[in-house]
Amino acid sequence: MDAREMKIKAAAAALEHVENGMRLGIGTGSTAEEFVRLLAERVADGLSVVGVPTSERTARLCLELGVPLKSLDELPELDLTIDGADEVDGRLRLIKGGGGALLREKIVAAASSRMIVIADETKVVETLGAFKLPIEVNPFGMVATRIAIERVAARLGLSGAIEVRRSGDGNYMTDGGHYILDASFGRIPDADALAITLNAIPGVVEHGLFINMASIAIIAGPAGARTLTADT
Ligand SMILES: O=C(CO)[C@H](O)[C@H](O)COP(=O)(O)O
Repeated sequence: MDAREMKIKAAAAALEHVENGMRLGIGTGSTAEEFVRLLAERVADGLSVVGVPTSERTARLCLELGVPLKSLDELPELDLTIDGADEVDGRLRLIKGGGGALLREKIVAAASSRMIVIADETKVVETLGAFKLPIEVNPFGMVATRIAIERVAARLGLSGAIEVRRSGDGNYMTDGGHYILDASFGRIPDADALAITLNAIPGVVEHGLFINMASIAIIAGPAGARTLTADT
């Protein structure tokens, strides 16, 4: 089974949690896009759902495939969000934001009664941090914000390059008009402490640590899909 087939398997298993009439948060990334494709087929067959997309990219795909959408302001309370992740640990803590949509993803997940993460086996880790942690920052004072992040990270025993994400000739810009700093910490032994600390830095708009947000994770591997629940 190749990587795409695993993503489709996880997406198909998540689709089984979708019921008629649901208000759905719809994630961003290649795995979430497989979910959108399968969801669109069910919508074409008569399933009635309304989606709130977590990015302009997801919104475009949904519109193209005929998945009905509303904004989060029109539908501020959602039944279920289905989204991918860059890393998942045994407590269902996540790193997200590899696709640059972490802020909207977190707002949408927080507005949902449940969040289901869909991923392939390569995303499951003992300790978060091998994937560079995306930190969305306001462009104003970005260098000062980066220095502040380095200082608080050092207090938690974390070091490593913190680089501005680039796109073409310039800095990558999120749908919200912010930049992303990617932090190569390698290992984040205390993700809960880092999450709280980052939130306290002026200039940090949001970070890619999703703590206590996922209800379950559906993880696809060569043998099929399994469901992870938090082990603590
Ligand atoms: O957080 C995300 C986007 O901001 C994605 O969910 C994450 O990057 C996983 O993407 P993919 O399914 O393509 O591996």
